[in-house]
Parts: sequence; structure tokens; C-alpha cells
Amino acid sequence: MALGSPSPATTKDAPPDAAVEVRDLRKAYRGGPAVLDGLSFRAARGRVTALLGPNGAGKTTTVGICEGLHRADSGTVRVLGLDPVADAARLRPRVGVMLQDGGLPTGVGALEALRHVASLHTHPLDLGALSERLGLGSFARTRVRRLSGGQRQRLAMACALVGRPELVFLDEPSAGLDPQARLAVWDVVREVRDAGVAVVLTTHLMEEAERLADDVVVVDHGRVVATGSPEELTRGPASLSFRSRPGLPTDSLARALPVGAEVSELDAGRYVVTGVDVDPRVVATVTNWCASHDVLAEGVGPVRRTLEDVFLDLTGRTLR
Ligand SMILES: Nc1ncnc2c1ncn2[C@@H]1O[C@H](COP(=O)(O)OP(=O)(O)OP(=O)(O)O)[C@@H](O)[C@H]1O
Repeated sequence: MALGSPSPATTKDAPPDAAVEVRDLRKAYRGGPAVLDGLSFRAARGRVTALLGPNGAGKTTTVGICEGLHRADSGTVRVLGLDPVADAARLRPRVGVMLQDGGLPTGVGALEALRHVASLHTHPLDLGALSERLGLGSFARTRVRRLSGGQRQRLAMACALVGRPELVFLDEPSAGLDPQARLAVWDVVREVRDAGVAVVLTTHLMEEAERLADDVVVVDHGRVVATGSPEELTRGPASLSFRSRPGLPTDSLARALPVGAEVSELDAGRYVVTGVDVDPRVVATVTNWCASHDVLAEGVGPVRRTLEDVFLDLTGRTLR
């Protein structure tokens, strides 16, 4: 089954460019401080765009504005070339929304809830195939209010996709899912993306962004602080790490290395060299220094930055 192919009834007036274009959004909730402070980003068709940011950074508010649920104080938002509030009726059949609380009737069975959402669309996906892909079968008759958190997430995802949207907003799609369900959800997201659907998701899982996103938008304090593919964001100087006995004289090793090198013991016996390009001479200097100090080092080599390193560098380590 082609999970992604957008509904034939809705594709003909689709603009060819960005599925979402947000420019200079500003918003403060009644009398409060600025929550969005000039936020801009675009999300393309056929790509997964992940919004990452600490708690309270403004991701949900941004997505809510794109979904037409909130209004910005200023700035522009185009969703499939339309205004999410003024053109809400035209957008509804073309945009799938997965809300964290599901937004579903709670007194009916899971499959019945999905069937109801499907009935609102002209060309819904095949319910049996969609249920199978997201593993809804085992709780098809369970009332929505009795579903576990992970089951509810999967049902909400099915509801977001059943109308063959051209654009889908997924709010923390794999939060609370077990590893099997997470992989199934990621496969489904990739499949709809490959069929040309624009997927915009929020996540706190760096692995999810790293493995799923084509474009990452890092949001902090209501602004975009970095954008790029996971590959682009994590490119750049690697550090060199090794393991050995705890308490090595790191100052002595730093002095043996080129000017600018810093050596830290991250936790007992785990060392990292930063501040210099990790080239073969630096690796040799570390191993020579270890040999001359009777230090047995394991795993001496360069370590690429992860998306989590980049995220923490950009947004700091203070709890929000
Ligand atoms: N309805 C509301 N009324 C007042 N303040 C709100 C409202 N909704 C959100 N906020 C505030 O706006 C800020 C941004 O919240 P938002 O939910 O957009 O952040 P987020 O990046 O999605 O956070 P999280 O990762 O925790 O979901 C927060 O300080 C939050 O307290």
C-alpha cells in the first residue's frame, strides 16, 4: 500500500514550492513575555523537517500557528501557499495533524475512531493496511480512553495520515513508544516523505532527528538558532578521545600538543582533546605522550560531534 500518495482530489492546486513558509513570527501570550521573537523557517515537500528546542522554546506555539490554532502577533505564515486561519476550510483536507493529546473521541473503540476520521475524507487510505503498519490491530476494539500512551500515539498518527495529507504535523511522534513501535512509526514517516508529503515534526529525541530528519530547525527563546541537515549541523572539528586510568596529568599532555589544545577528563578515565584539528600528528602526539608516561590508552581516535553535542552547544545546559 502506498501510505503517502496524497489524495488525488487535493493535489491539483498544490503550489510547487515550500509546504510551510514562516517569516518573522512574533507572539506573546496575553501580557506575557515574547514567546516567538522573529522566528522564520521553511519546510519543503518530500522532506522531514524536525523542530528541536528545549522545553518552552516555542515549538508547539509555532506549529499551533501553522495549524491555524493560534494567531501570531506579527509575521507571515503560508501553509501550502494558504493562510492557516483564513483558508482553514481549504487546508483541512490537505493537512494532517497529530496532536499530543490525540484530540479524539474517548468513548469509542480505536478502529471506530479511525473510521470516523477516515469518513471525513474523500479518498482515505485503506484502514486495514494502515492499522497493520502501525500495529493497531491488537487494540482495535479498545476504547480510546483506555488506550496506553503509546497506543494512543499510534492511533493519533494513523488519524493524521488517513486522509492522505500533502503536509503532516507530528507532535513528538515517538514519545513514549517502545522500540518496535518507534521503528514502525519511523518507517511510516519515511514512506510518506518518499511519496512527496511534507512532514513537520517536533521532537526531543536527538536520535529521532538524526535518523529521520532531512532538515533540522533548532529553536531557542522563540528564534531559530541553527538550521541544516543533521550531517551539516554535526560537521566540523571532531574531538579526540581515549580511555585510560583516571587522574592523568592532563596539563602535561596539553603542553605536548599544538597551541590551543585542551585536554579534559570528562568522567573517570575518559579523556577528550579539543581545540585542535584532529590530524595524524595529534593522534601520534597523544600515543607518544602516553608511551613516555607509562600510560596505556584505549580507543585513541577522533569522535564526531553528535546532534546532541550541537544542541547543547547552541542551547546551553541550563534546565528550562
Ligand atoms: N496558552 C498559553 N498561555 C500562556 N503561555 C503559554 C501558552 N502556551 C504556551 N505558553 C508559553 O509559551 C512558551 C513556549 O511554549 P511552547 O509550548 O511553544 O514551547 P515548546 O518549545 O513546544 O516546549 P516543549 O518542548 O516543552 O513542548 C512557554 O514559556 C509556555 O509557558
